[in-house]
Amino acid sequence: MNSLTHCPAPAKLNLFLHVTGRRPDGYHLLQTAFVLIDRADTLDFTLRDDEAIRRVTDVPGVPEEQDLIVRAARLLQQEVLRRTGALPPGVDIAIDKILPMGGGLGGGSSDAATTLMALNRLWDAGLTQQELMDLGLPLGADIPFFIFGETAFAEGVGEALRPVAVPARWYVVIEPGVQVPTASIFTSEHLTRNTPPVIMSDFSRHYADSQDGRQFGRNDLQQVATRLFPPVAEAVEWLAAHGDARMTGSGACVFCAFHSEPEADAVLQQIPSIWKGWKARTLEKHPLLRRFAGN
Ligand SMILES: C[C@@](CO)(OP(=O)(O)O)[C@H](O)COP(=O)(O)OP(=O)(O)OC[C@H]1O[C@@H](n2ccc(N)nc2=O)[C@H](O)[C@@H]1O
Ligand SMILES: Nc1ncnc2c1ncn2[C@@H]1O[C@H](COP(=O)(O)OP(=O)(O)O)[C@@H](O)[C@H]1O
Repeated sequence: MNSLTHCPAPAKLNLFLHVTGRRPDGYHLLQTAFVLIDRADTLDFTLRDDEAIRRVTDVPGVPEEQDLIVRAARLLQQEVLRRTGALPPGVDIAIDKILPMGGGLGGGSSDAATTLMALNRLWDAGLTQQELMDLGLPLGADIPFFIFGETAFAEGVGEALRPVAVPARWYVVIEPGVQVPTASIFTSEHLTRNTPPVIMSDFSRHYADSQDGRQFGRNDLQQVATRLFPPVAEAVEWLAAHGDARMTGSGACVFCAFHSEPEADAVLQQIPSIWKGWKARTLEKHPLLRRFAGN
């Protein structure tokens, strides 16, 4: 095998996100629930004759050397060298990027996670799922979740993950047309950092009991993001007329859950043309994990 093509890197939504504290290194302690949705970037990996890791697609705004896919590939290449004493071959990585950057959909982290999973296979490197999650964490707090690959209740900085059941839904997502730098939200003096911790069973029970589309808890980052980025506030306000709308992650995207595709379509048709809007469905499992497991 010298290539792996059509590898999806799906987006995530944070169904709720509470900031419960701050670590001595400045990183924030969170509680959040991640779901994967069926809207994805797509990556192709082709082995090279030399040792170079190259991104062969231009990604506006992200220089090749800073791209998380290049950094993830190099990290795994060095890890394989450390373990085996032999450097695996280089790779050309092509990407069809459709997820907006700074959108709170975790696109960059998902691209990096897909890179780690695909190259672990292509290089026959044999790292376990947990080893890949640990390797990816320093590159981005969301990377372990994408490698975990199923709906999760997360704590710590997002790396302590437990599987959790949430009913499948259709989501309408609005891209408000701004990029929100994650650090600008976490460093704000207006951020609430002391939300009391919840227990996972409270979260699970909410989704077992409630049939009305209401979400659990809140997104503590939303108040700061809407203050700094008015288009996010406008999108939340518009979508809130159609259901329980909230921001995902540190923004900018805003979403709302629906029981059926026609309900989602009805809202999608009305989205003002200044914004990009789309629908997506819950993914129970990361499609690359399914593919590698042969189902
Ligand atoms: C907020 C979340 C929720 O899923 O997602 P996004 O909206 O960014 O997708 C994540 O925790 C984001 O993860 P990620 O986007 O990987 O953030 P990183 O690159 O690790 O961190 C960017 C910066 O945000 C701050 N940061 C990030 C995570 C965290 N728990 N506490 C922090 O204080 C730090 O200043 C860090 O330098
Ligand atoms: N492959 C990549 N895709 C997207 N962003 C990347 C990538 N590599 C590096 N980045 C950087 O990471 C930042 C956050 O991107 P992204 O993960 O898409 O947003 P978010 O964390 O809000 O979901 C981008 O603004 C960009 O500078």
